[in-house]
Amino acid sequence: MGLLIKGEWHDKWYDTAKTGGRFVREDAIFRHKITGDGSSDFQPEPGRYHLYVSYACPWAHRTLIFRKLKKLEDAITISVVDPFMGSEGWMFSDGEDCIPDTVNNAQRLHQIYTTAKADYTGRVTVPILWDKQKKTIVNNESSEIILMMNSEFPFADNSVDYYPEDIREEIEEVNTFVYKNINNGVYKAGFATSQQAYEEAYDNLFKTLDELEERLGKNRYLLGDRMTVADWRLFTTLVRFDAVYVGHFKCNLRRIADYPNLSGYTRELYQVPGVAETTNMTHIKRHYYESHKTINPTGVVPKGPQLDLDKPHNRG
Ligand SMILES: N[C@@H](CCC(=O)N[C@@H](CS)C(=O)NCC(=O)O)C(=O)O
Repeated sequence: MGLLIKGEWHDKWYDTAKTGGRFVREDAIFRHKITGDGSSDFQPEPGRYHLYVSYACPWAHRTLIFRKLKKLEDAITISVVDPFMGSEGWMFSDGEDCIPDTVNNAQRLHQIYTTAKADYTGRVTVPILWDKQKKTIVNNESSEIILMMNSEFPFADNSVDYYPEDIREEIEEVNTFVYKNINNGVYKAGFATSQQAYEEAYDNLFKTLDELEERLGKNRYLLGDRMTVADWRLFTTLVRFDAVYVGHFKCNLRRIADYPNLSGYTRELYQVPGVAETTNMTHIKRHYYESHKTINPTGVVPKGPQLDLDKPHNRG
């Protein structure tokens, strides 16, 4: 794990000393937009774009799900990094279910960042949406990549709109609350290096899960009867929760399995055609338990828990 400083790789763990033991996530810096109406330099063309992902990463997982849901698999190619992130950061390999980089022929993910910007300073994260034509990074912020996939590709399957205009404000309200307390909340608990920072994150996380449990007792999805981006953004954290966050990140007040509505909801989303194929539990478990040596120095990966994501969800 490390970062680039003026294009040079430095092997460094997150610096939480300046922030009272709190993990603070940096903003992504490549924020170009692909637009279907021709208003940007990035046109939606089949075969032009490439996604760099990790199956382990909940943020990258969102983009894999949208690529499936919108039937963009032939139009947007992918590379999948090795689940183990060591001193050189994310790397390409020929390990099980990995897909090497045949677009830039890189060995390390940081090479993609320096190809786009030779003096790049910042973290080297997945997902990355790459433009093969301009040979640069379009965008490395998952929440924006999924919105582009939702609406900017005329040749996608646009039969379902996951970001309907009439409820965008409500969707964004839920997204902000879920991001802060759940998506990023598990990381704030797991990467905290002080008791207080951990407990704050833990309390907010379970308070929010309790609220969502109640909400999902009344509504099928977060925003009512329509499945939206908000559901998919929540799903990628929920599906990792019992296997990783309960143990590795010490989020152990309750498991998702202990919440009847949240667990049925997680199974329903998992069972949407194509989604199970984007969910790779081996990469997920191996990445967290093997890579975060400050949290799990032995690198031993737990065998369990037994998850039954194919069980009927009874959400209808
Ligand atoms: N804001 C980004 C966050 C992406 C992110 O943090 N990805 C993690 C993997 S789960 C990563 O690559 N971390 C490497 C690092 O921080 O060095 C997004 O949502 O796209």
